[in-house]
Order: sequence, then structure tokens, then C-alpha cells
Amino acid sequence: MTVAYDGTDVVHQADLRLPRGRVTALIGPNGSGKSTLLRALARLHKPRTGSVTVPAQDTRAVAGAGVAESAEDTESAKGTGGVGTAGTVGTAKVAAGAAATGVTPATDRAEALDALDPAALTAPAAPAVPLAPPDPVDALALSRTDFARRITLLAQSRAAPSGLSVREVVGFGRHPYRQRFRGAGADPDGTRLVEHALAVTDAASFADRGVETLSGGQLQRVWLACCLAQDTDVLLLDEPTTYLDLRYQVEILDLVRDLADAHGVTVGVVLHDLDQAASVADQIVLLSAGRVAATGTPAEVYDPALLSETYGIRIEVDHDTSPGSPRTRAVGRHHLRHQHTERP
Ligand SMILES: Nc1ncnc2c1ncn2[C@@H]1O[C@H](COP(=O)(O)OP(=O)(O)OP(=O)(O)O)[C@@H](O)[C@H]1O
Repeated sequence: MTVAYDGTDVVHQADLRLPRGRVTALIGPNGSGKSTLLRALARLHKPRTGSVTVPAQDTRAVAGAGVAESAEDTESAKGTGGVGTAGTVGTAKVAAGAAATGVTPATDRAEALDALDPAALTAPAAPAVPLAPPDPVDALALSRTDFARRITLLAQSRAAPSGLSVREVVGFGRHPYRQRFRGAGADPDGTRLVEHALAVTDAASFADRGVETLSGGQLQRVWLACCLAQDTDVLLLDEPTTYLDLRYQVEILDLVRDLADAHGVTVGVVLHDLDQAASVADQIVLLSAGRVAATGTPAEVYDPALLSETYGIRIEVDHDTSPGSPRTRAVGRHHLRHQHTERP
């Protein structure tokens, strides 16, 4: 797809596929088009050319019965689901997975995290029904409600509404399930899902506070909880670790990994930290000046020459210390000067 602002193309013919139940990290320098691409996937920008496609039907019920088959599904999804210039493929919702396997609704954070443990997903539900992969459809053709039930985006920056509690804000994640005039009554799972989202983001302890009183990191977790409460197949996250201290950066990325591994949620996440991206993602998409410069596993994309050229700074890559999850080191100007300048 090609995406433009005011007639100027900023993303050029990007072909992006998010494999089902896998984590895809978008990396690249400032202004390379990561947020624009993610927003286009979330239907916030209409592409100038190209399209965003999703499977024709919501496959969550089937996937909820067979979460363990995700690896095989993913392979077929790679070939069939992501048709079009930008495809997103999704399966089980976090709550659908929990409900289908009889996991008790979590009331505190430890229980909630346990509920995300793949080992907890062993109870058989309905027998898996082999279905031919549905043909993809144009995401722009879906109603707003249908789209919001399947894809959600944690945007880079959101203004905190004033006068609302954290729990109320997280409750907005249930908007695709709340019918007009019937409110929460039309959403019997809503309360449980909101509490679950608060628990796994460690926001339950301040759920009754006004959002305007929160720190940046607390607020970031509230927005993430809002997305989780929406309970979608596909989760798009634009720099979700912004404002978070080291502990929560690690925990949020662990949570992302759990959502993909245990519940088949398809994740697209923009990250600036190359090492975090390598450790959390199955697939890396490197953007450079609005174009996809490389797509592949971290080991494939993390070529020092390619990264150095893309970021305009020398980047060394260590592929040996942590196989499959390369480590990077950006080498600053002063380091080079010390190496190459002879002192008098
Ligand atoms: N609303 C807008 N109007 C006009 N141009 C925009 C707008 N938003 C972004 N751009 C431009 O589009 C290009 C891509 O921006 P985008 O925010 O997608 O990059 P990014 O890779 O996410 O950057 P960053 O890492 O800084 O968040 C940039 O040149 C930016 O200046």
C-alpha cells in the first residue's frame, strides 16, 4: 500500500503481512513510516493505493477450540491469510481462549497472569473443526463495529480524558459490544474482561483513581488495558513501552508474547529498541524512508551493514550470545573518534 498525507506519499508500496498468532515488530528510524503504516492497518488512514485485508469471517470460535494448532495455522495463514498489500490475520481472543478452556476469571494480577500461561490451556474444548481458510476481505468494507471487534490500536499518544476513572476508561474498550441504549447490559462478558485487563496490566490497584492523576507509565498501562478489554484478534501497538520503567517494559513485552503464544493473538508492534524487538518478535519489518527495507526473522534482518545504513550510524550485531535473538550495539561518533584520531 501507499499512504499519503496531504498528497505527499510517506509510505511507498509497503507490503506487510502479520502472520496469525505471531508477533511482528516494525522498526526503523524516526519518520520512516512505522506509525503511518500501523495507523493505515487500523483504518485510521485510508491508503492512497492498495488495501488492508482480513479473513472473511471471524475465526475466533474455531481457534479458541484449538489454540495448540497455531503453528500450523500460522504457516497456512502466511500463505493464504495475508492476501493483499497489507494483510492481517487473527485467531483467538484472550478471553475466548480463557473461556473456552475453563480458566477461572482472574481477580488479581497473579491469577490473571497464570491464566495467560500456555500450560493452563490444556483442557480440551470443542473438537477442532478443520476449515478451509476463508477468503480475505477488504477491511475498509467492514462496519466500524465489526472492525473494532477484530482489530485494535494502541496509538502513540492519546490525551487523557478528565473526570473519568481508570476503570471507566478501560471500559471504553468494550464499546464494540455495547449497544446504544442498552449499555453494559448488552455485554455480559464486559465486567470480567475489564477486570482481567486491569489485572494483567497491573492497573487494578489504581482502577478507581481519575486518569488525569496518573503518571505517564501508569497511563500507558491503562491504554493498553483498554485495548486488551476490547478483546480483539489483532493487537496493534505503537511504541507500547514508552514512559514505562524497565520492569514494566519487560512485563508488557512478556504479556505481548503470552497473548500471541497462549491465545493466538496477532500482534504488530512498533519498537525503537532493537534488542527488545529481537527478543519479542517472530518477524521483523525494517522500514527506511517509507519503504520496507527488509522482512524476516530477527537473525535475518539484523545485518550490521543494513542496520547501519538504515539508521545512519554504525551498528554492530552479536548473533552468538543469544541465538535467534541477536543483540545490537550502536557505536557513537565519539567512540570512532577515539579509535581513529591520533592524539598529539
Ligand atoms: N499528520 C501528518 N501530516 C503530514 N505528515 C505527517 C503526518 N504524520 C506523519 N507525517 C510524516 O510522515 C512521515 C512518517 O511519519 P511516521 O510518524 O509514520 O514515522 P515513524 O517511523 O512512526 O516515526 P517516529 O519513529 O518518529 O515515531 C514523516 O515524514 C512525518 O513527518
